[in-house]
Amino acid sequence: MIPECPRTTESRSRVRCESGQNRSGLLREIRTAIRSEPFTDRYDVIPGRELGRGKFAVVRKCVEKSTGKEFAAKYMRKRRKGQDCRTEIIHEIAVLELAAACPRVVNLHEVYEMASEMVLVLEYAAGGEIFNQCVAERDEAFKEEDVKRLMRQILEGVAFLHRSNVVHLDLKPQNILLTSESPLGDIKVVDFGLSRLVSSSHEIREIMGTPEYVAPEVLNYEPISTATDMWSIGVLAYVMLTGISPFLGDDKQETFLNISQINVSYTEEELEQLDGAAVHFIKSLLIKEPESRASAEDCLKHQWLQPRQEIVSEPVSPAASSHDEEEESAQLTEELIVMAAYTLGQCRQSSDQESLTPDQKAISKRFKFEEPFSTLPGGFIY
Ligand SMILES: Nc1ncnc2c1ncn2[C@@H]1O[C@H](COP(=O)(O)OP(=O)(O)OP(=O)(O)O)[C@@H](O)[C@H]1O
Repeated sequence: MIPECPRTTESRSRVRCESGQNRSGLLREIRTAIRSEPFTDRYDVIPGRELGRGKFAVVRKCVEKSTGKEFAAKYMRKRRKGQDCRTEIIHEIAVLELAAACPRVVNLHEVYEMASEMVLVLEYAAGGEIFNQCVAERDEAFKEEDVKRLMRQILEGVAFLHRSNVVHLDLKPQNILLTSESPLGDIKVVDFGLSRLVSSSHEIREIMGTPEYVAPEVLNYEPISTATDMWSIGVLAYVMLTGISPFLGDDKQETFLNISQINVSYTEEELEQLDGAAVHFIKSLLIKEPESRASAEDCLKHQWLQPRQEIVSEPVSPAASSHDEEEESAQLTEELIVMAAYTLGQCRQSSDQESLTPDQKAISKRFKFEEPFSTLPGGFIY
């Protein structure tokens, strides 16, 4: 099935966080100066299509007047469903500050505050969401080598966050952006609205994720940890490689049932065309017990993500040649198999996409623009 609309689950779960002063897992202190002059004094907002929107935020492209540089302005409402959510916005700013040294996380440039909104001025990711390539037709879809490079970068970002005890909790193709679409650029992780600080002692309730990407422990109301993000990375890898959302059911209940029963197919044609190590990578993450899942650091060392060894043909002495002949021929065979798998991998979406009716194709693209819905306090239900 094709990935569905990013809506956050109503399931509750628990997050452990660091200290008694921080039972919510929210960071409360920021270093960034909050500017109070009108945003449009210093920026031109580009008219036309928004870059994106959530239930309480609209993202627009803007240009800094003094430098001519492009940015993405995330306008966030402070009151949501009658409640003051400034604390959540401050937390999002604090996480962006904490990750400022990580090139895989979107950079925060400035913050503005108005009567009812705050504006986060973010580095502009011109390539948009990787979601577009995940559901694209064959020619525009990612190739396995692209997925490997992008997945390495996603893991670098997530490993950075996890080293700081921050869990993202909403990793999905809509929150992984690209610096450019063609040529394919680098990734930027965005949207820290659901992120939390985790550690040992206290629990947070009402944390939600997005149904297709949410881990079994979230559905079971069990503690959340960095491993919760790793489940979502497994789903993300599956979607990026195949264009198929592995747990998506006909409705939310069926999706949740598929997740809690780990009802995932590894016999899809699209997967069989890939390097076996890719499937092993996914299997190391889509595991019910969080403690058994690979960590971000483990994943970065996984065989699938290691650079391919090029065979360099150098002149060899006859003695050396006969000595290494057998081993070299085995290497070459392996190399050819990898190349064949890579070439076939490019065709992975053809059958599914071609069998879709125009209506189904429209649906697969439409859901990304669907309005999220929400409930408070504590988290959003999309
Ligand atoms: N820095 C950026 N550059 C370009 N586009 C961006 C940027 N930040 C966000 N967007 C676009 O805006 C969309 C919404 O942004 P974001 O996810 O941060 O908002 P949100 O309201 O918190 O979303 P959600 O309701 O899904 O949690 C993104 O999916 C992306 O398409």
